[in-house]
Amino acid sequence: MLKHIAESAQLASFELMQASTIEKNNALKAIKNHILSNKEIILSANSLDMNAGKTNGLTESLLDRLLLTSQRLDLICEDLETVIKLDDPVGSEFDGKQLENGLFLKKRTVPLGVIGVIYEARPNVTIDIASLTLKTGNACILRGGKETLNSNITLVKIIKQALKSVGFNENCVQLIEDPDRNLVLELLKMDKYIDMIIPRGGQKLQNICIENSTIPVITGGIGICHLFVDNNANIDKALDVIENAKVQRPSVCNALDTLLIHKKIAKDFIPKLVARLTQNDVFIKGCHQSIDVDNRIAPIDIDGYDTEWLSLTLGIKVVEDVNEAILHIRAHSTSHSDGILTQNISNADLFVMAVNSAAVYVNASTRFSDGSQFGLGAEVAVSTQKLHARGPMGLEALTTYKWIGQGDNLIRN
Ligand SMILES: NC(=O)C1=CN([C@@H]2O[C@H](COP(=O)(O)OP(=O)(O)OC[C@H]3O[C@@H](n4cnc5c(N)ncnc54)[C@H](OP(=O)(O)O)[C@@H]3O)[C@@H](O)[C@H]2O)C=CC1
Ligand SMILES: N[C@@H](CCC(=O)OP(=O)(O)O)C(=O)O
Repeated sequence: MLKHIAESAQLASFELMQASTIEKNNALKAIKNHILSNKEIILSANSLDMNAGKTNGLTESLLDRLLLTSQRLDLICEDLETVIKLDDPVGSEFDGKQLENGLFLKKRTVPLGVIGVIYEARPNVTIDIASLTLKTGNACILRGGKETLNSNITLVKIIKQALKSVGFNENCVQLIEDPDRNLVLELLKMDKYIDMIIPRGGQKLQNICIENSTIPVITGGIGICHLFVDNNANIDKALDVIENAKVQRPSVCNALDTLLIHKKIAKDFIPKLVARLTQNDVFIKGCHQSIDVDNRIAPIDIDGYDTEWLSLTLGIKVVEDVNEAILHIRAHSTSHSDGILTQNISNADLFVMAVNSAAVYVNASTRFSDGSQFGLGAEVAVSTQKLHARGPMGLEALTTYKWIGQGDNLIRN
């Protein structure tokens, strides 16, 4: 079954790599229209997943990730429209040069081929991945979280109908419908057909992919995200940023996990922080220095600074200065998103240079690490590794290039 999916995806990718931008945009428009005209069918499939999720005791934040509404489908279609409007990176040529031996050399941006993505139980991600891979001329094999199977089956069926309606090969987008995790292991060995694997998910998933994949892996890993409040930060504005980073959507990978506070402002800042965050039901755990300032803070465990909370819990720590903040982040960050809140330009510059995460922020929320927010239309994942893509992966991250050498029946001496 899986071999058939992979083989047919590769065949579809050979067709898709020859599609023009206009043809690919037409396919995306068809998907958008099919989603809008099949809203009820999609929502009723989603309600099956939601009901099963509630029966199986999924947390509120997991249910929120799973939920589709008419409004969320409209937002998904807005993202599709953005992807349609973005420039197609495929086919652009660069670095052209005439060599002394007469060969004219250039590079051309091309699709990767077939991209396999293993991802969490969020049905909007199914559309994000399908739209970005199609626009870049790649076929995709999707393996979403088991809790969202009904939604994904329906969405992929609708995508296939849309593709067929514009004469595209429906195997450009395929879903692994069997939730058996052994199939993930099998998928990781299909290097004959699949060019890139992107695991979006927790550490166990990442480890399984790194240890078992014979296909190049781009990690969309966990986000233990930090903010450091410097001694000369604008306190009121810093509180706004911290509240946004922690509270707006606590279950996502780019939400704030650990707040580092300069010791010079700890006494004044911490009570304000606790007042602001407890209004939002945030549970704060901290080091003994922070508890000495405000006894509403609970003690943090030894592994607290290595925890991605994915909830309304926040770890805090008082640090000497920006240098200790950088050292703490180096020791505990997962290279996702980290930031500094400061009005001191040299500290901001130092932080940006020394913190080696995919996205580093100055006076901004870590929540911006998102393809849509970055103007990429959507993201296939937020890469937490260094090669070849970093941070929210949009269209360019799904391409590679080939050298094209042109001569006049030229031979090498
Ligand atoms: N950087 C990024 O792009 C993103 C990172 N994340 C991170 O993901 C985590 C939360 O997502 P969550 O849904 O809990 O992630 P999980 O890792 O639990 O699940 C993600 C996907 O991986 C599969 N999976 C998990 N373990 C295995 C295994 N042992 N063998 C085969 N397949 C497996 C799941 O399948 P199954 O259905 O069987 O559970 C699911 O499809 C957070 O840490 C978050 O930061 C989330 C989204 C984006
Ligand atoms: N795109 C996201 C961030 C990545 C993501 O999907 O995270 P998650 O909710 O952990 O699956 C957002 O900020 O909306």
